[in-house]
Amino acid sequence: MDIHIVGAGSLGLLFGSKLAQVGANVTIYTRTSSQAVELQDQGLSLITEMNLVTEKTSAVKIRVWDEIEDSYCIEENAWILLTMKQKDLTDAFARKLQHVLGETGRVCCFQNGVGHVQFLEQYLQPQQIYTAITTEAARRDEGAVVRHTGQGETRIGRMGGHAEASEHEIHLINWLQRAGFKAFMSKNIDMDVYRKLLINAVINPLTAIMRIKNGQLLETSERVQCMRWLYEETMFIYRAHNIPVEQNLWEQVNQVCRSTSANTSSMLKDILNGTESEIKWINGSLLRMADDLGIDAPVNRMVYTLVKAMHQSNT
Ligand SMILES: NC(=O)C1=CN([C@@H]2O[C@H](COP(=O)(O)OP(=O)(O)OC[C@H]3O[C@@H](n4cnc5c(N)ncnc54)[C@H](OP(=O)(O)O)[C@@H]3O)[C@@H](O)[C@H]2O)C=CC1
Ligand SMILES: CC(C)(CO)C(=O)C(=O)O
Repeated sequence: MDIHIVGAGSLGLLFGSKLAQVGANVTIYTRTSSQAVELQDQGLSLITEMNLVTEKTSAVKIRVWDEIEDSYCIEENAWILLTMKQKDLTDAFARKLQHVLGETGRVCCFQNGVGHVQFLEQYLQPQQIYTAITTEAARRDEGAVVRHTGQGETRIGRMGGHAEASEHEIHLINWLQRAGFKAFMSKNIDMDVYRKLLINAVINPLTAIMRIKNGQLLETSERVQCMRWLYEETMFIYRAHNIPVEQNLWEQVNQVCRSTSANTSSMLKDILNGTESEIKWINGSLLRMADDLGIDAPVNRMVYTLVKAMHQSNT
């Protein structure tokens, strides 16, 4: 099966490496030609969670996204796994994605936060756009070396659509499972997306502002109080929008802090690296949802503004 991966960062290299190892026909598209050369020369190395095995695959085809010719189109019914960050989903990128996918290609979006699906709908047919919610964790160490830092699960689905899985969807899931991922089609991806959004909206800005690991959020009553304020306000916004979410989400947020206790959240990493964080698509999306209904969201607004202010002092 042909699987194309756009974004040769942490998640893209993890999925690319494991899929290629089990024989999928993988093409990875980099942003820079220097990374493409690195991958071509060295092969792609995966360091497993146990730090034990380093597997190298040269079976992956490497291309530079910006160097793709205008007439290029992927095979019929092939998949693109989109593993870039939301900030890189520009109009120019989406226009190119549209012709690379052709009429029958499908794209599966791995981004945290919300907003990207609505953005891509301006360029693609709704039935071409899938969302993946993954709790796999990866970190790119060098241009050709990726570390699998935590095993999780990957749910895939189309926002607003809960039909029986199609042949092409089953095909993708089978390959992901063969590659060792706990992957399945979600019957309710909307719920998965908003669950993850809530988890990220509580944990990410607070760990970034306080510069602490995820587990340290639970260490003092004041930190838990800040989490609770964000949680309550976000649930209020969800209820106002009739977004169905489970009842025990507070417990789930706490559980994620415990199960990823040693993690530096992606937002804290971005702040420490001086790169743009995903605040705009996490708490920023919640602010847009609140504004749409004229609801006040002072806690989300405060953390959003603080994180934005930290960006500016870093750049
Ligand atoms: N890492 C993880 O464990 C998880 C990540 N996610 C989500 O997945 C998304 C990706 O995360 P992650 O892999 O960590 O991010 P990375 O920054 O590691 O990877 C993103 C990659 O996209 C590349 N890229 C940017 N623009 C383009 C372009 N125009 N064409 C081709 N490639 C491009 C970047 O290239 P360059 O490096 O050259 O800038 C980079 O390699 C994020 O939204 C994140 O929230 C979700 C769950 C877990
Ligand atoms: C779940 C969590 C908070 C794990 O670190 C995450 O998704 C992130 O850091 O972006």
